Amino acid sequence: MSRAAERLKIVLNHLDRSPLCVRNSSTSTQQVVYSQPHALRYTFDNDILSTEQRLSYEENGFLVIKGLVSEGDINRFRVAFERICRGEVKIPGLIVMRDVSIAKSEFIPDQKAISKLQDFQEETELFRYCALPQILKYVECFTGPNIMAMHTMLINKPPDTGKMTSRHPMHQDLHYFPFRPADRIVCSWTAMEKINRQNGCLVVLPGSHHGTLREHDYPEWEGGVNKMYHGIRDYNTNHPRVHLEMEKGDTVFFHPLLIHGSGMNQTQGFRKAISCHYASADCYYIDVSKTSQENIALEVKAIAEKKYGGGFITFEDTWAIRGRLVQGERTNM
Ligand SMILES: CCCC(=O)SCCNC(=O)CCNC(=O)[C@H](O)C(C)(C)COP(=O)(O)OP(=O)(O)OC[C@H]1O[C@@H](n2cnc3c(N)ncnc32)[C@H](O)[C@@H]1OP(=O)(O)O
Ligand SMILES: Nc1ncnc2c1ncn2[C@@H]1O[C@H](COP(=O)(O)OP(=O)(O)OP(=O)(O)O)[C@@H](O)[C@H]1O
Ligand SMILES: O=C(O)CCC(=O)C(=O)O
Ligand SMILES: [Fe+2]
Ligand SMILES: [Mg+2]
Repeated sequence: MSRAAERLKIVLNHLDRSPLCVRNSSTSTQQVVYSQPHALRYTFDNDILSTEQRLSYEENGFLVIKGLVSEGDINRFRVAFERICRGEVKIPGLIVMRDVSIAKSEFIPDQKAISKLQDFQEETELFRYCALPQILKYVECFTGPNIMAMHTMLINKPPDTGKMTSRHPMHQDLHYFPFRPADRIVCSWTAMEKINRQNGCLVVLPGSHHGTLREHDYPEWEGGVNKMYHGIRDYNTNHPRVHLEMEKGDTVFFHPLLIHGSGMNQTQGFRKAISCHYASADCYYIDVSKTSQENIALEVKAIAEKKYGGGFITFEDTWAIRGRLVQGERTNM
């Protein structure tokens, strides 16, 4: 444990961390107010995370929980994915993405042609992932009790074709989100098989969530870059990196300002992970025009207009339509 973490632990042990019970005057029901000692801004104490786990997330911006999702559930997600790849089901709103290196070649209805599913909130079997009780129990530590599933993905990182397009550039997920506060947003990302450096594991810069949202744009990669895969133009390449090697079912929770990416898939297999970005339903939308997020907002809007037509869809709308309540009350989002 680092010096800073040791200091935080001492502070924490001197604070009263028991949940406060207060009377809500308008409804006269009892509400648990999650105690959040001043020293800890990223997590709530609801008796799920150990002190070490809380301090680790506060310090590093991510937390890996081993074996969180069962083999049985992952196999079911895989079956649902394969049905979609074979074109057997049509799911409203689902985006089926192909790797840029094969985007212009003939379509074969097979998982080999698909690099990612996005927005599976209407696919019952895959969306079960977002509501798994053991996932939500951890998510609540970061978002609080009212939880929205905002963004869903199943990433099927293909074997690299030699153009290095299977890489995901280093980025902060908050770049894509027009809602705040950042600390009440978290990603859960579950390995659907053994994921290591060979097949392109996640790479994170621990502690980078303490920084601010950086400017993102397409990296200047010779072999091309996938649509919307923006990267931070000049992140500090001397910052320590951690390669997150994970087993099937292991899950990482990470902060939306954590700088992360993933490497090339140097194997012949399709590296699979399923993920969901959650936000507190108490979050609020912000106007990203004239901010560093304007470039991605314009791209998303252009795709939405091509898909649905008209000029009436705002960046905020594209999120409000996709968001689903998975716990508590839909208070604001
Ligand atoms: C925390 C959040 C982090 C992130 O979300 S990071 C990544 C975000 N990614 C996304 O949001 C996925 C975006 N992808 C999409 O919307 C669609 O897959 C995309 C790119 C519009 C393609 O839509 P389709 O319906 O498949 O249309 P299509 O096959 O007719 O292609 C239309 C034009 O797009 C091109 N395209 C397809 N896949 C691509 C790719 N991977 N990279 C770059 N360009 C790609 C395709 O060549 C075609 O171009 P053109 O119009 O013929 O010049
Ligand atoms: N030339 C580059 N410019 C910008 N980002 C890069 C570059 N090369 C790799 N990255 C990014 O760094 C992250 C890690 O990639 P990669 O796994 O190749 O790293 P690595 O440290 O070289 O690991 P390995 O040695 O296992 O290949 C990914 O997000 C990747 O997109
Ligand atoms: O699974 C991966 O390679 C990382 C994907 C990712 O970070 C993202 O889509 O935001
Ligand atoms: Fe990401
Ligand atoms: Mg490398």
